[in-house]
Amino acid sequence: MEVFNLPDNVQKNQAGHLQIGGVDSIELAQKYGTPVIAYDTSVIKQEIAAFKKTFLNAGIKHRIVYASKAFSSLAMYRLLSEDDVGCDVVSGGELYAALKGGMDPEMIEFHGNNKTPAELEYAVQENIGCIVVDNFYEIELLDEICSAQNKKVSVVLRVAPGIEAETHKYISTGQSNSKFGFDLDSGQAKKALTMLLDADNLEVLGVHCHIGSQIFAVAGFEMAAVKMVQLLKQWKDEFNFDAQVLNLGGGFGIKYNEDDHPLGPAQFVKTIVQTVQAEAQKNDLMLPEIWIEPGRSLVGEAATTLYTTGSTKKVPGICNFIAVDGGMGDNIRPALYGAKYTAFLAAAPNARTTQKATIVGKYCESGDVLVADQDLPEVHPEDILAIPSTGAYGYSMASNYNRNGRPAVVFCENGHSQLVLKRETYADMLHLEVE
Ligand SMILES: Cc1ncc(COP(=O)(O)O)c(C=O)c1O
Ligand SMILES: N[C@@H](CCCC[NH3+])C(=O)O
Repeated sequence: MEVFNLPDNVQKNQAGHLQIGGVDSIELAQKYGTPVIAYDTSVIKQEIAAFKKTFLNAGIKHRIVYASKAFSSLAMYRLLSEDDVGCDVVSGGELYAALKGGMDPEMIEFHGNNKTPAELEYAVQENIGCIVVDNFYEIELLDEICSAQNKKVSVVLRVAPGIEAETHKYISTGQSNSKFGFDLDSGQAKKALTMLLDADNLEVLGVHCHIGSQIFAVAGFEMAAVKMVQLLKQWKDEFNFDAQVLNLGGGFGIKYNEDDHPLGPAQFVKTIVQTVQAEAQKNDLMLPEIWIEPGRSLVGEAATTLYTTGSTKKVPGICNFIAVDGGMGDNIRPALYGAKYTAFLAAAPNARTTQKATIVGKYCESGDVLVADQDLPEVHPEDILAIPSTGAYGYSMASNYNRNGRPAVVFCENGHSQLVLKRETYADMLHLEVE
């Protein structure tokens, strides 16, 4: 069989080991234990810089709003703040973490299809930048909360633009039957705008749409941009409404394995910007500030998860299982979406492959498969196995299933590593028990 075909961003050191942010992966595994999710933070910074450069080259006022749900940690919020990147939150918990991480409240927007009264009260109390209103119930509730706190808040109106993104149906959000936002085609969005314009305590900053996640084609973003600018033109004519912000969401696809060929985040933004500029000019509309909400594309490719291998099971003529010390508790994506990853030996990323094997976790579920049927070299117990592109929606969707603790997370850059999230201990998992 062939020498293993490594993903492009995999770097090796002189010892031939995988290195992450200039740190030897075998040393990381020894120092922090496994499973460990190791981020090369320079990759996150490069992605941010690429987005910014595209906007700056076009001379467009913009804001990058990181979607916290992809990976939320205090260290991540600190990194974002240093780079003038804002964040979105979708729960009181994410808001609490963002504030604790030092995020400027003004740079925070609050999303969600069912924000609770307590969450809205908290957001208003903390004077966050804006609330992305999602439904009629929320408009009334928010107006009452603002009135009770004697405050005015900025809101952005989330529109479901009626666009089907080419992605897994669980993560497609722009279509008319989505649970998110006000449907455009049936007139709900217009009704929401009239309610917002009438509300005493709400200031409408602009409009928002998000068509889905892990999207490779630019066509959906182009369609969304055209539809949204045309909508703003209608609302300018009908209500003399001037949007200051047009938020076109996130969803830019990344590379998980050799079959994925994403365009690169900057290319998506270039298309979005050019489409908005052209459509605004055509409609003689003042150009709003453009906001984007990348989650996965900022952090996904930046991290690699390191596991230690344990038992193996060979069923002659059927399959070879190699089990690792993590699994669906630190990466639910293969089980939930059929997401495909690639694994390789951290000590010998290019080792000649000799077998087809399925990497499984240690959870009590047959669906606990991390990588199915991949060419691999001989693997022995206690080897360190690396799975790249695990920086988004891995830790943030992690669980304590079977009372396995969540993994440690480290940030690596320029040959240094730093623990940012401790490994969850047995005692941590009993933290909420009432004894
Ligand atoms: C409203 C909103 N914005 C941004 C994102 C981030 O998406 P992604 O991680 O695909 O960039 C999501 C998730 O799909 C979302 O629901
Ligand atoms: N959790 C999803 C993405 C969710 C998108 C949120 N709207 C994933 O892992 O791909």
